[in-house]
Amino acid sequence: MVTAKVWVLKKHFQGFPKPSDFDLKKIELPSLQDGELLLESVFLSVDPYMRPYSQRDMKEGDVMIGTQVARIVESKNPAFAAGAFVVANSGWRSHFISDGKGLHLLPSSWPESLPKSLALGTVGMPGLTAYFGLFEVCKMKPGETVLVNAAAGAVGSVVGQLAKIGGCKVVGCAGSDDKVAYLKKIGFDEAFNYKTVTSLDEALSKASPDGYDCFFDNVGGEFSSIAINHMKKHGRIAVCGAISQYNDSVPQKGPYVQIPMIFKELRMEGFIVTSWNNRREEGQKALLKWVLEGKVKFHEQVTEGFENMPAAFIGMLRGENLGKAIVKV
Ligand SMILES: NC(=O)C1=CN([C@@H]2O[C@H](COP(=O)(O)OP(=O)(O)OC[C@H]3O[C@@H](n4cnc5c(N)ncnc54)[C@H](OP(=O)(O)O)[C@@H]3O)[C@@H](O)[C@H]2O)C=CC1
Ligand SMILES: CCCCCCCCC/C=C/C=O
Repeated sequence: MVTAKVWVLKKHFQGFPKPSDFDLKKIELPSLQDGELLLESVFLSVDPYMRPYSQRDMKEGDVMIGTQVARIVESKNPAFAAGAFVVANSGWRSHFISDGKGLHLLPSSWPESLPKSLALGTVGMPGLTAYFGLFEVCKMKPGETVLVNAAAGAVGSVVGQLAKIGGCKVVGCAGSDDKVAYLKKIGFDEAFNYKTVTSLDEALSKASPDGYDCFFDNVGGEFSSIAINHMKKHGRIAVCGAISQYNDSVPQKGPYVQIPMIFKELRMEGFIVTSWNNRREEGQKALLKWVLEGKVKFHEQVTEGFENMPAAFIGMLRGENLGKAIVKV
C-alpha cells in the first residue's frame, strides 16, 4: 500500500495566496488494476496560471492543479515500462495512479546530462508558449524589435533567446537588478528593472527609440498600457499573460487600447499554448535542439521538498524565481 501526499486548495485565494489557503493531506492508494500505472513525482511545476485557473475551475477541497515529471514505479499497462519518466498533469501529488491517458513520455532523444525538470520549463509548456507565441502569434521577422516583460522568467527568458535566434533586437524588463544582469548574460540587447526606473515611458524609449514591432506581454496592467504607445505601425502584441492582475480583488482600470490600436493599426491577440497541442512534438524537438546547441540557456529556481509547494508557488508570484520555478521532491 502506497500513501500519497497531496496539497488541496483549502480556501479560495482572496488577493495574494497565503500558506493557510492550502492543506497537506495523505491518501492511501489502492493496488493497481490491469492497464494502470503507479507513479511518483520527481519534479513539480508551480506556474502563474494556477492562480486564475483555481478561481475559475476549482472548488475548495480539490487537489491543486499542476504538472509534474514523474517516474513509473510499477506498470500494469503494456505501453509504459517501470522506470520510465513522463510528464503528467496530475496536480500537486507525491504519488498517483494513472490509466496512461494524457501521459507524455520524455522524448527518447533526452540526454542523461540534461535535467528532466526542463520538461516542465524551457523544453516544456513555458518554452512552447514562447515558441508558438513568438512564431505564430507575433509572427516575428528578422530585423524586428521585440519587447518582452517578466523576461527573466520561464516563458520570457525563452522568448528573448528565440527572438535573438530569429535575428531580432530584444528588449526585456524584470523586477530585480540580478534578473537584469541575467538577461544581458543570455543575450538580450537591452534590459531594465521596471521597479526602479524613474519612468517606464523613458525606459522604453531609451531601449528602442524607434519603438517595437512585437510585444510579448506576460504582465498586463499598467506596463502594457504604457508599452502599447511604443508600438510601431502594424505592430503585433501577443497577449500571453496578465500576472500583474491575477491577485487583484478589485479589477484594475484600463488599459484603454483603442486609440493606439487604431492609429498604429496594431494587431493584439490573446492565446493559450494548448491550442498548439497538435504541434507539441515539433516545438519540443526544436527547443531541445537549441538547448543542446547552447543557443537557448536555462536557469531553474529549485525548491526542495514536496512540503514546500505552497511556498514555491507564492514565491514565484512574488518574483523570487530566476528562470523556471520548480519543486524537487
Ligand atoms: N497563454 C499561455 O498559454 C501561457 C501564459 N503564461 C503566462 O506567462 C506569464 C509568465 O509565466 P511564467 O514564465 O511561467 O512565469 P515566470 O517564471 O515569469 O514567473 C512569474 C514572474 O512574474 C513576474 N511578476 C509577478 N508579479 C508581477 C507584477 N505585478 N508585475 C510584473 N511582473 C510580475 C515576476 O518577475 P519580476 O521579478 O520580473 O517581477 C515573477 O518572477 C504569466 O502571466 C503566465 O500566466 C504562461 C504559460 C502559458
Ligand atoms: C499537460 C499540460 C497541461 C497544462 C496546461 C497549462 C495551460 C497553461 C495556460 C496558461 C495560461 C496562463 O497562464
